[in-house]
Amino acid sequence: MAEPLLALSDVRAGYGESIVLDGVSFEVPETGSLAVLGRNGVGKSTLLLTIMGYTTVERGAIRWRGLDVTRRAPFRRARAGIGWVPQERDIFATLSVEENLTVAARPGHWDLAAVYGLFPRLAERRQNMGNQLSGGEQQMLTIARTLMTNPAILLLDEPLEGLAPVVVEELSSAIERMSAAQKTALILVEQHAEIALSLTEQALVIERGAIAHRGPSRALLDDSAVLDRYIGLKLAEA
Ligand SMILES: Nc1ncnc2c1ncn2[C@@H]1O[C@H](COP(=O)(O)OP(=O)(O)OP(=O)(O)O)[C@@H](O)[C@H]1O
Repeated sequence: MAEPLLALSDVRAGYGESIVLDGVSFEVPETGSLAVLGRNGVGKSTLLLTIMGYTTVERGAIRWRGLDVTRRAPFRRARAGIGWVPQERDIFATLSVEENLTVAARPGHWDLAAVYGLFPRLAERRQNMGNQLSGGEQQMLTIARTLMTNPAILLLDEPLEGLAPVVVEELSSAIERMSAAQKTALILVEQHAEIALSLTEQALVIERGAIAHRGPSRALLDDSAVLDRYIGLKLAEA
């Protein structure tokens, strides 16, 4: 069987003495997609920080393409192909959109033409400075900039948070088309559970630092009992 792209096994991790995640195991295959759901504060961002190497791992292992990277420095994980988009929209305010995109670019499928294809709005704004963009455009730019590094996996931490519905739709469609290109795997942490499930193949629900539920995203979309119990999401009657 092919080696998974990313594999966590029995990971116990947190911030120094304070343990946040415990017994977390899952795999993401090459070009696979995983939604990570759960209420506020259950450890979703900590999971992404752990994959990047910013937490203390007390037990368990993180493997990247079969290699143990549990103790590897964050910049080396990034260079190996793990692309992380944190919750804060961290763009270069005094560079243009195009300069933001090209400053860290590395060769691969996602070049300027390909990311402008995903985000036509960035193409329209290519000469604008970072600080002239709306919140939604800044979010698009942070994602596009990370894609330009051509990671093998993209970790998105609540990319839809605080955006207007029309922008949520635009960004969701870009994420969907990015996944459909089959070039980049995806871990999507989101409070918008229904959207996250519609954009991914597999899903995990985290509850107090442990995996409470896992399965195909499509099946979870139909499981109103689990969604209500762990996320407090009440589905509209079909
Ligand atoms: N730098 C830190 N040092 C110590 N504890 C932290 C740190 N960052 C987060 N925590 C704690 O870890 C726990 C999980 O937080 P985390 O941000 O991972 O949750 P989350 O599921 O992403 O929540 P949210 O949706 O609110 O972002 C919380 O109890 C939080 O207080």
